[in-house]
Amino acid sequence: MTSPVITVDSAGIRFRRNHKGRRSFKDLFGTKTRRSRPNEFWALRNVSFDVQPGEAIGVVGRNGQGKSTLLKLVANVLIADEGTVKVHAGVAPLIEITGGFVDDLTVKDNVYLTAGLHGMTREHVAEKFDAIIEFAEIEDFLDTPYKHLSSGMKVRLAFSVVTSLEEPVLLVDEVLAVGDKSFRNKCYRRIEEMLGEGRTLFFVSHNEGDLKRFCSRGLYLDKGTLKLDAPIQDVLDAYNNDYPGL
Ligand SMILES: Nc1ncnc2c1ncn2[C@@H]1O[C@H](COP(=O)(O)OP(=O)(O)OP(=O)(O)O)[C@@H](O)[C@H]1O
Repeated sequence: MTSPVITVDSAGIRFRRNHKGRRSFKDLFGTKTRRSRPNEFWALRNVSFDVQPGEAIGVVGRNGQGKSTLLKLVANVLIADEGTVKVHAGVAPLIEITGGFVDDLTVKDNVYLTAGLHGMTREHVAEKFDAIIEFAEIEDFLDTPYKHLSSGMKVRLAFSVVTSLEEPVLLVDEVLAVGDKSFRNKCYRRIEEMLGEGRTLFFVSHNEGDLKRFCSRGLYLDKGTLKLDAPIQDVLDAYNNDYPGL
């Protein structure tokens, strides 16, 4: 067996429910164990799993159960408060679509910026640039500030850029729900190509068909815990059994 590309060990992360909630002096100066934490809750806790290179993993669960939070831990956008998340390869994250791009920069500058942040040289981006824009079908908007794109165009651009990064791990959070049908089909084909190249996929979706199409393994998150780590069909059966009609 090869060594895992991702190792998550007893990971936990907590958030504050209410940003306005104030901490008392006792909260601020008490010892770590005594300190009370008003409004805090564990969005994920005691989550452990390994991922082998080339696995395609579907993350399943109701709204607000920690799916996006898990992807953000893998993307290193969030840091675990407890336990460890080790990722031994570069990650191309397609999460929080509108968050990754800079509103006031043009489409062209955003492509260079995002690809550059993932280690691509200007020459390399220049080589791929036309293909990125063509896939996104936004040839007429190269000099348009990102903020003036329609929401569908933003998703097309993000999908095209992120899937052009040469990172071994791809994280896809829900985005395919937004695109129109013909674009979705293009995205499906590209994801299949990437899986064919041996990349590792983390895929959050509420669409059973999409999950079964791409993923062999599922992680079922419920109330911030990993309720089941099993073949995707078993995970979907357990989820449907717990929440029939969802
Ligand atoms: N930055 C944050 N600050 C405070 N709470 C947060 C933050 N990010 C997420 N949460 C909370 O953590 C919990 C898990 O959220 P998360 O986005 O991971 O859920 P999800 O399973 O992806 O849901 P959905 O299916 O609706 O996308 C929710 O209660 C959410 O409100």
